[in-house]
Amino acid sequence: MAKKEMRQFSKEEVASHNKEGDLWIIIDGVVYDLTNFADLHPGGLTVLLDVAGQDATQEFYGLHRQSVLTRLGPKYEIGRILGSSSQITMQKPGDISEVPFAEPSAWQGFCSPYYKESHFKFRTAVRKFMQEEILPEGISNEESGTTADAETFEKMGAFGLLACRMGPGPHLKGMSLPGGVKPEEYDYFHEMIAHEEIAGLGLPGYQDSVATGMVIGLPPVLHFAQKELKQKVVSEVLSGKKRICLAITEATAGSDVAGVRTTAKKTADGKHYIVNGTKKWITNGHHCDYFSTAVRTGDGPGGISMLLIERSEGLETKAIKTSYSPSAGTCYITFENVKVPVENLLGKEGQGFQVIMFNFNHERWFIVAGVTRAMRLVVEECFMWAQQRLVFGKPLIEQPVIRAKLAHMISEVEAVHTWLESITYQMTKMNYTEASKKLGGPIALMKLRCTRVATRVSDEACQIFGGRAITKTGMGRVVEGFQRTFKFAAILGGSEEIMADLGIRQAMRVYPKGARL
Ligand code: HEM
Repeated sequence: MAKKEMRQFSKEEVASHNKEGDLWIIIDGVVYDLTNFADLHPGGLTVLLDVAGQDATQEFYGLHRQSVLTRLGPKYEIGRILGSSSQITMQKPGDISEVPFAEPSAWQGFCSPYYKESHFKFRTAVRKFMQEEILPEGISNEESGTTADAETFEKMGAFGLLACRMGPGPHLKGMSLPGGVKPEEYDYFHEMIAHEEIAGLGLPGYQDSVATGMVIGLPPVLHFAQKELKQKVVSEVLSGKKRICLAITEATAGSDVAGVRTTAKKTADGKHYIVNGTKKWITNGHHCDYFSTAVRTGDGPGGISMLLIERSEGLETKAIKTSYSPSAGTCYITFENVKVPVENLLGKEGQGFQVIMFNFNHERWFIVAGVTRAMRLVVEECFMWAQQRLVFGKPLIEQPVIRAKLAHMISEVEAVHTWLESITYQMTKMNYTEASKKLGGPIALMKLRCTRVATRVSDEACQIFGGRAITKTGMGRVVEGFQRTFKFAAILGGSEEIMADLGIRQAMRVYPKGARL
């Protein structure tokens, strides 16, 4: 199809359309006829009349995100200023940002020992998919509090993204993966990128809905379920047809897993467990079909077991109102005489601790990948805002105090990301046993550092964005979401205090006996 011919206007001609009922403006050389939009404009008519007939590029970008123009611009665009050319880059789905520090350094032209061509292709493909297929629904779901619909899950499943989030392994065999990556070359760096790109949506509740529950809830099935159960559940979940979550925490047992009180008692015929108890703060639980659940089958630490429980009679979920969007489906669960086949035992009875611990390091690493990406997004937003926001007649970034804030944010985020890459590299080289032994402590300390840095990033970003940092829509959308929710990561998957203690206790274990100061 031939490209639509753009009409050309002189600045003088545009200047004559300068009143209510006949209102044109120019943004980056493009002429918009806002006559019919003026009454609908959320910012009101008066502000538009102030710039009617004029170039309003500076004013527009001081008050709106570019996405406003992508969404509404084409409807009101009528032509271009004669001989003009665009000065502003319109972001397209999948684009890599050129804003300094907005991407890992390897994506900004620096050398890296870690990434191959397939990682670059993978990131672009996943980002394009997320921005084109998921983001529009995500923005409205985050606001309305609804979870991602079945079609979105199946789309993610068909794209291979759900399977990619489970890391390298036999579950990828025969699959076609984003960016044409071959299952046999897929590694933890690809997985890290998959988590990063989902966190890059900047929608804390919604991005958890797709599908944090699976990332932490499916591993017990993948590694400990009996063959038939595993085949059925893994294929249902990775294709996006069913949803799963991890149900460990209770109102009285958080980081202290040994405090689990939910009981599972075997029936006299030995064919079922009868489960009674509660779970709290279960991410995605409200919309899930399967629950990988910690239960008590005996006394003491050796009395914990893991069961895969299907939503069925006696199992009820109730949404919990947390600080982020109900889209995430965070819930309270009650089990009242829920009948579970003994075949649904994950691992051995009484060895639930091993099943739970199996994925803890991976969960913490995954949290760091997501939070670090979210922090980069905040850094990018702050840098861009500071460049385009005019204060006292000059861009905000001309204020040394703002540059100092950016310097602290960037230097700390870069440090965490560099550690993340280094640990990810270790994961690509070590087998599971070696990684468990050597990486548990460093991952815990990295998570601690990551969420401490998040505290500072949130603080500085709020000061840079001012009132917009506490406003859910418009320019501050991403910063507002981050400052409202970064604490989740400081608590979930092991609190900062537990992480600090674990990191040092692990180091004490390998402390050389003969070392003296
Ligand atoms: C194609 C042209 C324009 C479109 C499609 C447009 C659209 C919008 C939309 C959707 C909002 C809601 C807030 C958001 O989502 O960011 C908004 C807010 C606003 N707009 Fe516009 N606008 C345009 C041009 C302008 C211009 C030229 C000015 C001023 C000179 C302006 C001033 C404002 C103001 C003051 C607000 C409220 C901002 C706030 O609450 O912080 N708009 N506009």
